[in-house]
Amino acid sequence: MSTPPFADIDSLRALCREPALSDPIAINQIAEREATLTKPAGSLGRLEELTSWLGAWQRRSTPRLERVQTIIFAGNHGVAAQGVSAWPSDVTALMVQNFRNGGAAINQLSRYAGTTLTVETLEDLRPTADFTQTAAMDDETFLRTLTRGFNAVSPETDLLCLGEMGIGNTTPAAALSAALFGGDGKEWAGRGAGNDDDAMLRKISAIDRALELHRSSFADPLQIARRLGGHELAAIMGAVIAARMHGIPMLLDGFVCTAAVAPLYVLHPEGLTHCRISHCSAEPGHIRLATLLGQKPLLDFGLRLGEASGATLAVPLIRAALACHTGMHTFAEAGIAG
Ligand SMILES: Cc1cc2ncn([C@H]3O[C@H](COP(=O)(O)O)[C@@H](O)[C@H]3O)c2cc1C
Ligand SMILES: O=C(O)c1cccnc1
Repeated sequence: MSTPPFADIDSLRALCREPALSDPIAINQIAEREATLTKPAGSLGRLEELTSWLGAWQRRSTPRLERVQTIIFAGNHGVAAQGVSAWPSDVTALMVQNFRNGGAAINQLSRYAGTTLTVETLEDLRPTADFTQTAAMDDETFLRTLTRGFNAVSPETDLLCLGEMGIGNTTPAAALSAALFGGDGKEWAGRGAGNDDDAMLRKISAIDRALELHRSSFADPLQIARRLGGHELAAIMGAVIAARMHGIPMLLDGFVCTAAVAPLYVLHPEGLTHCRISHCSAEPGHIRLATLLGQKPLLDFGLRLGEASGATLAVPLIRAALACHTGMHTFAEAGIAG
């Protein structure tokens, strides 16, 4: 395991505030070639922007999609004891086993999209502390789980898809969003993995009590992540920080994944420019959060699963963008006056 370039929360915060390293030369070269291809300028819409984004972060004028990785981070949540989910926490471990046996939705999507799937369980699936009572994690646990995520990213990766598994984790996602951007439980909570009305009331109450308890720490986005987040959410944040350092473009998944990394945007307005939000989750907080982060999700398929399903589903779209950019003939090659 390599040593990450942060030893404590202060050095982590400083790292998150460093400028981003996308490549303007690659952006220019891609734009120059795009302008010569046999189509009206701009007619491939957002596909053109995706190729430019890939090249900018890979720092290559001809981007590559050979090594595409999907990572699922799994963890459990103390706040689940408040009855915030329709499902018991032991489903987290059972789904991890299902991922390993090839039986989940993400296994099929990953095979179809040509991604390498890895599953990382955090803290042996021991739950965080219940954040309606105290901070979800102490500094040490927060940094340890974040480092696990940081180290899970191979610098050789061409495109990274991230997702999560953790019963109850739409509750920390809503709490984080409210703490970072304002609002309360009612405004940010959704039905997650299928809450009925009673579970919704418990979820909203847990979020509101947590916001009240931790409010004095809301000036610091990393303290919000430690107090109101979760092990797998911290690991996702670590992986996003690593990808930014290594120049790896990334696809974020749904509400939980996006909320996990929203503190990085608050720390630095360019903290997530190497990420695209792959899809708009049916969880109602997601589109609101995406808009606050200045992003328009690539797909809107009504998914509300997690597991990196939306991120991995968007990979063929990225492959299509690159195929057009690299495979199309130019006006000169086609003998068409441009
Ligand atoms: C069988 C099953 C498979 C899943 N795969 C992802 N999730 C998703 O649902 C959970 C979040 O919803 P909540 O906050 O309401 O518990 C997370 O584990 C998320 O990854 C699943 C949930 C279940 C039940
Ligand atoms: O959008 C998500 O991340 C999500 C939605 C429902 C359940 N689990 C995750």
